[in-house]
Parts: sequence; structure tokens; C-alpha cells
Amino acid sequence: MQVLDGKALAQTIKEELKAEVDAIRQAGGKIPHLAAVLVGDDPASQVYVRNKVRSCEEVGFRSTLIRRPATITQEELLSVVEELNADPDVDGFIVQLPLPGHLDEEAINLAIHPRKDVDGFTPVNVGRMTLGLEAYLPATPNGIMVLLERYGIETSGKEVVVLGRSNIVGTPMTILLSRKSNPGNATVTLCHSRTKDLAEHCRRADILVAAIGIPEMVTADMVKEGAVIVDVGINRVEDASRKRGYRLAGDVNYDDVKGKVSAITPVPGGVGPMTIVSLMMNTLKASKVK
Ligand SMILES: NC(=O)C1=CN([C@@H]2O[C@H](COP(=O)(O)OP(=O)(O)OC[C@H]3O[C@@H](n4cnc5c(N)ncnc54)[C@H](OP(=O)(O)O)[C@@H]3O)[C@@H](O)[C@H]2O)C=CC1
Ligand SMILES: Nc1nc(=O)c2c([nH]1)NC[C@@H]1CN(c3ccc(C(=O)N[C@@H](CCC(=O)O)C(=O)O)cc3)C=[N+]21
Repeated sequence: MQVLDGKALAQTIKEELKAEVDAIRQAGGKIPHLAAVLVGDDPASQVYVRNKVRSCEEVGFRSTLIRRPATITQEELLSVVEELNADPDVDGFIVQLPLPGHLDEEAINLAIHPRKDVDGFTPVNVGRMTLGLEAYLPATPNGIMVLLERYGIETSGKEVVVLGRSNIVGTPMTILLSRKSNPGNATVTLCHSRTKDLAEHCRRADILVAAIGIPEMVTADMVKEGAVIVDVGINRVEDASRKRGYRLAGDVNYDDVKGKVSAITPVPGGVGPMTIVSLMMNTLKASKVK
């Protein structure tokens, strides 16, 4: 069984990015600058945003964290977005999700200029990706594509089952895996909460991508012998034996499936670090746009 070590691969890619930033600095070029907007104090969001800022610093990017209280109004948040759209030094930015319930996520997303949309969530980028045009690809699905590619996991002609149809993970994952390129060329099934007999679909998968948000839902009886498992889930589960009082669990029961599968991404240390590195690759790309 092969562990698909996203953390180690992300480290390698960060070193490649650092070398490129060093060369840009030598040549007097534009240093990539990522901004992140964090509204409220959701503990998980704080961890992700901190990881993003730290990773930027590691590779020599500029980074700006914009924090606003959970009580911010829609208008105030829209004006933060407008300022970032207009700031010539900021190459790309993200608005960390989820937003507090009184804010309209869709309207905020629509306000982000597509050229600075390094999350790849705006209609222009989603449309361009779907048409196979140059675009900012969403960080998590693209990070998974890079992981599969660098680990030499064949996707062409394979049966892939994706669990979860969110706009940020499941749906774009199916688009990237089914497109006519390498990696890609897979036959993809998308499952969600209305899917009948989920386990049966899962058992047909050569590659199973789980992005549902239910801790350890996928068990050994649901996977095919020799399957490749990509576990996107990041769930906090209570654990009194840990100092923090919780541990992180994926959507897949790792210990249960590990004897049956050929490769699997761990949680943590799998897809999460690849998401961050993929966001940085988008930011570097954005910094090169004239
Ligand atoms: N590693 C990383 O970089 C990232 C990790 N995540 C993690 O991935 C997980 C998924 O996140 P996200 O995509 O935002 O999820 P969402 O909560 O937006 O969507 C969950 C999806 O799972 C489906 N679903 C829920 N319950 C079931 C069920 N019992 N059977 C089948 N399908 C079900 C939902 O179906 P329906 O549409 O019918 O409601 C929905 O499509 C979370 O654990 C999240 O923390 C997320 C982003 C990045
Ligand atoms: N606008 C927006 N863009 C996002 O890309 C976005 C978002 N909102 N909201 C939430 C999800 C989640 N997400 C993760 C990023 C990094 C880790 C990560 O670094 N994980 C590490 C450690 C996690 C930890 O220690 O808690 C790991 O898996 O090894 C996880 C999850 C990005 N998301």
C-alpha cells in the first residue's frame, strides 16, 4: 500500500516555487502577492488561513491577511473586495469560506475580479475550466490532479467515483478528471446525498475521491480491492486523549481500508497541503499577467 504523501510533495513544489521567486527577485520582477480575507473567528478557517500565510512566507511571496469581525455587513465586505480588485500590488486574493450566515456568499464571489480569482470560484474561471481554456483552477481539485500526476497514478480509462458535489471540490473534480488530457480521460460518476446505493457505486471505483464532510464514512466494505483513495475530508472529531481535545479525521476510515487499497492520501498530510500549494501556483501565475 502506497501512502500518497501530499505534505512531502507540497514541500517539493514549494521549493520549486521558491527558486522561481528568487529568480524573479534577482531580475527585479513582480513578487507574487496573495491576500486572504477572513471574516469571523471560525477555528478551522483560522488554521487554513494561517497555513496559507505561512506557506507564502516560506516561498518568498508577499501575503496580506485581512481580518474582519463576524458582524461585518454585506456592503462593508463588498468594499473590501473592491479594494483588493483595485489594488495593483495584490495579484490574487481569496475570501475564506464559509462566511457567517447573514452574508451572501454568491454575491461576494461574483464581485471578485476573475483575474484575481486565485480560488477559481468565479463564473468566468469555472466556465473557462469547463471549456478547457486557460483558467485559474480551483485549488483542491487541481491539487489532487497534481498529486495523481506526480505519483504516476493512471486516470485514463479508469472508473472514478467522486463523493460530494460542492462547487469548490466535488463538481470541479469531475470536470478535471473527465477532460481530454493527462491526467484526465477518466469515466466519472458523481454521487451526493440523493444517490441510491452509494456503497455499490463506490465498490466499482478504481479511484475514489471522497469529499462529503462525514468523518470516516467510507469503510472497507465500500472499496474495491486495489483501489486508489483520495480523501478530501477534514473533520474534527472529539478525542479526549489529545491535548487539543480533538483529532482530524477524513471522510474515509483509513485504518479500515488500508489493507485493501493500493494507495491512499492520509488526513492530515494528504490533500490539504496540496490545496495550499495549488493556490500558490495560481498566485504566481496571476503575478505574471500584464
Ligand atoms: N483538503 C482540503 O483542501 C479541503 C477539504 N475540504 C473538506 O472536504 C469535505 C467536503 O467539503 P465540501 O466539498 O466543501 O462539502 P459540502 O458540505 O459543501 O458538500 C458536501 C457534499 O456531500 C454530499 N453528502 C452529504 N452527505 C452525504 C451522504 N450521506 N451521502 C452522499 N453524499 C453526501 C452533499 O450532497 P448534497 O449536494 O445532496 O447536499 C454535498 O454534495 C469537508 O470535510 C471539508 O472540510 C473542503 C475543501 C478543501
Ligand atoms: N475561499 C476558500 N478557499 C479554500 O480553498 C477553502 C475555503 N475557502 N474554505 C475552507 C476550505 C478548506 N481548505 C483547506 C485548506 C488547507 C488545509 C490544510 O492545510 N490541511 C492540513 C492541516 C490541517 C490542520 O492541521 O487543521 C492537512 O490536511 O494536512 C485544509 C483545508 C481550503 N478551503
